[in-house]
Amino acid sequence: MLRLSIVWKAAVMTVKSRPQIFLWSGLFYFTKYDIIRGGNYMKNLTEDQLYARLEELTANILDLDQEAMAQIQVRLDSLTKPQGSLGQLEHLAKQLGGIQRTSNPKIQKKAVLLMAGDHGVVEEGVSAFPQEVTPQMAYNIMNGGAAINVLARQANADVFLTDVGIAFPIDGNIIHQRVANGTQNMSKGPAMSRHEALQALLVGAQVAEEKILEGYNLFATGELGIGNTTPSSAIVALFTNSSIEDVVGRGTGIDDAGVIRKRRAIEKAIEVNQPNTTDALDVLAKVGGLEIAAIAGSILQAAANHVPIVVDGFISTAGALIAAKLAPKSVAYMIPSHGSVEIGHRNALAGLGLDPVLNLNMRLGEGTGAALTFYLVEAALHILEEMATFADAGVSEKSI
Ligand SMILES: O=C(O)c1ccc[n+]([C@@H]2O[C@H](COP(=O)([O-])O)[C@@H](O)[C@H]2O)c1
Ligand SMILES: Cc1cc2nc[nH]c2cc1C
Repeated sequence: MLRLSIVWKAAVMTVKSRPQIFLWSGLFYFTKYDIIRGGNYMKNLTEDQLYARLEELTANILDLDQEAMAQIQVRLDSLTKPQGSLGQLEHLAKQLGGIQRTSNPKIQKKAVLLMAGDHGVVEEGVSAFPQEVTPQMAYNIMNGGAAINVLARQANADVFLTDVGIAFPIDGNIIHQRVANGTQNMSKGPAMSRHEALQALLVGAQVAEEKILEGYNLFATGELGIGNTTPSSAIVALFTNSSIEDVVGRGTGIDDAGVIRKRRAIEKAIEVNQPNTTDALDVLAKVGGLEIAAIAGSILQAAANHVPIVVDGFISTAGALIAAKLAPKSVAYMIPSHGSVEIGHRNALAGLGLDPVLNLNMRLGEGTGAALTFYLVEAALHILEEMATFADAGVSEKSI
């Protein structure tokens, strides 16, 4: 109401002398209103157009450049160290070269793409925290006070928070791309429609594409969403053929009774929805989440644009499993950050065939492990560029 009356007063003042200003301010008001209420980049596209976009995205993902990787291997083996002794740093240097298709990979700007969404399944008592923590933490992130802000600042990276489906009104320095006001309770029916799942996935892709156009060429996935370890566990169980017990953990800290409720909620969701595991979008829509969809989309977009993406903890890895099902080649563009304490993460990573870079007993999400991994990715490139060779330094090579 307040906003309407301000627009009205501005209109009265300007409509006579400058009618075009009135027109533009009205347009601005209604566009913004619409965005806050649930507008997103994809909302005017038909389902066929959304599928066409997804198909184009996945078709553009190539295998890594083997020639560039072979050249980097030669360079690594010429540096003053026993061959292979820098272990995973050497692997990262090669991966970066293969992704960027050059023997001289470089990082320009780093971004954490943090996707936020809510989950109807919280009404089953699956989280230790109330749902309003999602918007509260979103404001904390916008104010720079969350763990991810601290770790991103330290790594000289920017954080971009996107509302893909928070269930509360929200304003401020957040990318407004809401597809729905949270998901439905998946233990009673599908979490989302297929249309919503596609929209959310492509919102994630679009955010990544915009950041690539702004010059970012190293991404971290991040997420925020009370209840989101529940859909993540369902996705991991379905795609890795794991038992529910093996993939349901304590999330934000539920007790034993909570773990039992969480397992039951997932069992019911699978019973009620019968997700088709040969169809990643079906699994995503029925037992997934809006931010999980957006993470999958941002991974696919990064891969299509030859940009490496560090995959954060348990929820991000569930998103990565969706991306991998849609485009198996995208896995080569993923850098797994850390092993999360969340019990299902081990199986989730194994499902992708990935080994985490770090092990720090973390289980926060937000992109925190991924931001820490930025240092190591950059360290790998410094090694490649700055170390002396045996010949340069006059060091004798291996003799036997
Ligand atoms: O990233 C992880 O490995 C991770 C593990 C457990 C919890 N989280 C975070 O905690 C929230 C989900 O936990 P829960 O218990 O509400 O499902 C969500 O905001 C995630 O960012 C994140
Ligand atoms: C406080 C808090 C911060 C978080 N950050 C990501 N998930 C979270 C969950 C809670 C509860």
